[in-house]
Amino acid sequence: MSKVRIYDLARELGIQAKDLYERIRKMGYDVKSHSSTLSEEEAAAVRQELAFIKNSVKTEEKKEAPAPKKVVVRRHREEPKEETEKAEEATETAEAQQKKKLKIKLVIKKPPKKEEPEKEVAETPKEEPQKATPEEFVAKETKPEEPTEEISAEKLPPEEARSQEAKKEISEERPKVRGPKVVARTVGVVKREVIEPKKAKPERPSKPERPAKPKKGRRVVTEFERRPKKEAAAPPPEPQKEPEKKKKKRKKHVVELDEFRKKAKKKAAGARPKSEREEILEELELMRELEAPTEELLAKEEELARATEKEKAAKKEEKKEPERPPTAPPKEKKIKVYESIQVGELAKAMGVKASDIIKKFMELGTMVTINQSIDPETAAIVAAEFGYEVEQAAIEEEQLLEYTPPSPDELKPRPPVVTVMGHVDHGKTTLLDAIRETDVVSREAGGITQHIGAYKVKLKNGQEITFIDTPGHEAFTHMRARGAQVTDIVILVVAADDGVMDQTKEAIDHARAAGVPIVVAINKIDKPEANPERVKSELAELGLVPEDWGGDTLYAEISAKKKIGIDDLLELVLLQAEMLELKAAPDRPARGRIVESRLDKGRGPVATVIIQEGTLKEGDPFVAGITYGRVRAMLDERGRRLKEAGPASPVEILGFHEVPQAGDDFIVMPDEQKARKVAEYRARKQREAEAAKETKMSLEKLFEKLKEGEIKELKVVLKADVQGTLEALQDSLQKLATDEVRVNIIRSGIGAITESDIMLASASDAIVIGFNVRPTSQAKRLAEQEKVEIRFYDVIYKLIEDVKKAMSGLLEPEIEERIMGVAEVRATFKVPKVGTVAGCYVKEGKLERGAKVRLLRDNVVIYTGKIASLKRFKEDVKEVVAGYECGVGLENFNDIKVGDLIEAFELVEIKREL
Ligand SMILES: Nc1nc2c(ncn2[C@@H]2O[C@H](COP(=O)(O)OP(=O)(O)OP(=O)(O)O)[C@@H](O)[C@H]2O)c(=O)[nH]1
Repeated sequence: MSKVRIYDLARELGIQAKDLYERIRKMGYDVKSHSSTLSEEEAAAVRQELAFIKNSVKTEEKKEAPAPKKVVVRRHREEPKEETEKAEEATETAEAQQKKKLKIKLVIKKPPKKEEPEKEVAETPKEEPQKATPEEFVAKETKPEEPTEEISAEKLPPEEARSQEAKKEISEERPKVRGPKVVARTVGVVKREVIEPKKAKPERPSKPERPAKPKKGRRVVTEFERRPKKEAAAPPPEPQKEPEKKKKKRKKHVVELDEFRKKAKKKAAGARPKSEREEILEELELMRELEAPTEELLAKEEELARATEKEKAAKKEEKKEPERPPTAPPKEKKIKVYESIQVGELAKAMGVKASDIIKKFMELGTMVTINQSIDPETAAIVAAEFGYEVEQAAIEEEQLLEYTPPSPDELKPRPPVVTVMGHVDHGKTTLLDAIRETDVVSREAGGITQHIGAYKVKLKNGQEITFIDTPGHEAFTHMRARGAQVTDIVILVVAADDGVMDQTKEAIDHARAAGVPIVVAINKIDKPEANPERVKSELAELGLVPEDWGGDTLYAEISAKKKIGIDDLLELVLLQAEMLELKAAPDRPARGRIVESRLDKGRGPVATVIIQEGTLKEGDPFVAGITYGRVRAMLDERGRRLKEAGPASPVEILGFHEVPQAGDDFIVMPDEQKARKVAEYRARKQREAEAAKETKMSLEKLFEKLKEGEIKELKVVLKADVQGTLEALQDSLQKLATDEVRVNIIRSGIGAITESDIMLASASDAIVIGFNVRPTSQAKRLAEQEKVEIRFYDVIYKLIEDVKKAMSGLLEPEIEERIMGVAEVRATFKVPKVGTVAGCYVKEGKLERGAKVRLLRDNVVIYTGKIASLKRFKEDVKEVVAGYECGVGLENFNDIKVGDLIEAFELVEIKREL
């Protein structure tokens, strides 16, 4: 016969070997230590004993609760119902506590919560009597195949349950049949139930004690019910077979239950909370140990399988959590990209090698360099490969530029910036040369050595003037077309021997459109045929009245060639500048304008900048139009390297990424990266604007455009074939002027529409009107490029009409109210969820669904709103005309009364005639 070691058995039974050893020793077996062995038979007995103890523990635990015992007793004594119920509650609480503490489940089926006296006898699971200890069990039926129907244990009569004899029977039965103990108990219960009066309220069933459920249960119960009490109480034969020695041992062991319970509690307290699966598994193991019926074992196994699946699914879900990143990556895995990002920067942002990114690009079929800028969309694709998300950040140019105008304290006087303009060959270049020669610095330092588009001269009195040394019109108009305004003063050169010519007039137009004061230089006075007075009178006709004639235009008579009157001219310029009170803040980051630019073969993009504010220093990062850079080198007109340059200084700058355009702004930025962002932002905006292909101005959009700016002026460049027509047109257009809007003919002339006309129109947001004239091919191209509208006419009436219409658009439209129809309310109905509906008769005009209405009561307006619903014979209709009845619902208004008038009206915009 094989032997079983105690510690092996302890492991099998899930208890401490030491405890088991103690228990076995107390059972009377001759064991020395926990490594002693037992015969199979002895081991089986121990197993049974343990199972019994476990059951007993449960029972003992229940015993701890004071209520159960009393309850059962009282109830069987037919105590008042109220008390019984209270006790039941107490029992339930005690049970719950026990369950929590011990976690030992001795039975499989849970009892129904609600007690049903009749049913319980036959159907409820077996319940151990709340107060009964093993010793108290009463067994009056002994046959193993006898009733084992689950029956409420509470029904066990205490006096019988306490019978020691019954206990012996249970002990004897256990090894032989499935759940003999339960059988015994059940028998007792059944019997008791038969005896007890039916009206006795059954105890709420507590936890079923064990799974045993013999097949014939119900039928047998019935049989038992028929049996007399005496018979049922007869001692079963089998339990009697148990040896007396064993019985004694059991008694003894039951005494040890307290100790066991304490340990069990301790174990349960220290253990982690068991999962549902673990609990079921434990139950199942116990059932196996108790040799529960196969069908119940199978049921439990199924339950276990279900719990296992459930646990698996739950674990899967838990695992899914960290798998979310593809859709919602962690916050730190985001990269902000504004207009674009350089490959190198992207690599840095992701903490990867630039070469890895370049490789990735190659895989995606694109070749890039480390300094290449990529758009946010492309960056997003590549970043995703590295687990990063690109967040496209919108920047506002203003945000990055962060400009605050200087305070008056910061402002200091600055030199004027002057542009020389005039008709061809009237001596502009000669004058500029003459002025240059007046420069005291040049004389000392060897003169201006290079052309940089602008230069600064220092006069004998120490004052300075900056001249823009580029073809006047072009520089001036181009810059103005780009919204730039660098020039403070225009020197208009007019040859004394030639007088006012076309370009003289154009120059005046430009200067005026820009609001720049003009200082007239009557040149070539050295010439014998020079007639300055004639020039003055011609110019006076154009509005440039000399001071000595009572006007406010400063005139200088000079000879650029002979260098006569140059100083006087410059004095006048300074005088004019003084009147303008030109000031700038020198102590802040520089801002300026590009006046000239080119791509130098050896030095790359270079540009001449006129500093308008602040001081520019070498190394400063900057943005200029849609390009940017860092001041690599700064030169003056003499080719000297400068470390810094203040307001009104013209400087040639090296360090642009690309060639900027004349008229572009030049702004020093905190860092080059920000400068790049602004440049890229602007470039995108420019592309968008170009894509939109919107004309700068047109008659059609005049109204909209001017309404926004509240400008009540239509600027026109007017060109005609003959002087007579031109004058007639000028008169007609001028006459269109009203108090609210006027036509401003910024230029009028004879002949073809020229580039200069286009540039002026572009710079001034004007339209060009050609009467019987056409633009030159260059002008046409320029107009397309500059988005300037040119309108052609050959009938004066038509031209006037169109302009009139456009100007009408400039006026605020008048709003007029027109009555659409009137209806009389003849009945009212209250419609659930809709409100009051008026039964109306349309007296005049019509009512339209959605129309604006007024509700009049005795000619007083009660309500103004909208028709919410309009029906005829329950059908929704769009309109109802006079002579018909209809149902009208008003929007958010229900106080409609019979006799009210509903007046529908509409608001109409009336274009005003000039
Ligand atoms: N007698 C005389 N001739 C002058 C004077 N100023 C300029 N000239 C001559 O006039 C001619 C034209 O002079 P520029 O300075 O080239 O005139 P401009 O306005 O610059 O001409 P464009 O560049 O073609 O617009 C030259 O031959 C000059 O020598 C002057 O004060 N007196």
